[in-house]
Amino acid sequence: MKITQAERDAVYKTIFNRRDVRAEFEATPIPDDVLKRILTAAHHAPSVGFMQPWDFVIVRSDETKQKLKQGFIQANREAEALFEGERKEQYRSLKLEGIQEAPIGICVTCDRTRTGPLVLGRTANLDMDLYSSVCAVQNLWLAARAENIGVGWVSIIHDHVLHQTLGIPEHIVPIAYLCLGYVSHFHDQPELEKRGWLKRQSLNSLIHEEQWQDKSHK
Ligand SMILES: Cc1cc2c(cc1C)N(C[C@H](O)[C@H](O)[C@H](O)COP(=O)(O)O)c1[nH]c(=O)[nH]c(=O)c1N2
Repeated sequence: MKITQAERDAVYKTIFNRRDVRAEFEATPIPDDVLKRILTAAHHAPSVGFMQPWDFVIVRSDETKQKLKQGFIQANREAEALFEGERKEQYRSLKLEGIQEAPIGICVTCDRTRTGPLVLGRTANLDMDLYSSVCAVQNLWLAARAENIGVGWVSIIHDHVLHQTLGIPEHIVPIAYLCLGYVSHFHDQPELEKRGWLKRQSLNSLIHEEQWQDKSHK
């Protein structure tokens, strides 16, 4: 099966127009069939030894979202304390989640025991299962964008809050808490770039031919 030019263009368009969404969520519900397509895309991510270590915990209730928001507030206070001076002020001005505004939250997890202790491809590096669940997150993020649905990853929250609030068993690792919803608009560049937090690095500064070269990353 060959990908046509128009299909290729659509893939790149989706990649370059995907954004992390925090403030632009609308209340419009996500239809079940759309959510199913997005989750199916996540479930078709690559995984080490075809382990498929992910689960998807869907959050819809205000009550659960409120508990998670409290977890964010706590972790965000801790984060804020780590920055100083102007950087602290800048950090405080950023909106870094849309937990309550987004109609749906999804916690993507990793079951490190899913197919037993011996997994093809995971023998030299045990973390490959975690990376596999991250691949599912990226598939989900891009599929959502193709459905014109925004996704925001909220990592400013402790794992124990996700475990407790969502009843996630102890041996399962929360990988990502994602907020999903239709949006008023997508930003044309990362908000952290727009707001002067950091710039996109030049691609050339990240490419090393044959051997690692010392390049300055600012
Ligand atoms: C693992 C991980 C964790 C987080 C993020 C991303 C990833 C990959 N990002 C989003 C991040 O800030 C964003 O992707 C970059 O700023 C680039 O912007 P775009 O995603 O291109 O809009 C993110 N954003 C935010 O507002 N709060 C958060 O807690 C997090 N956490």
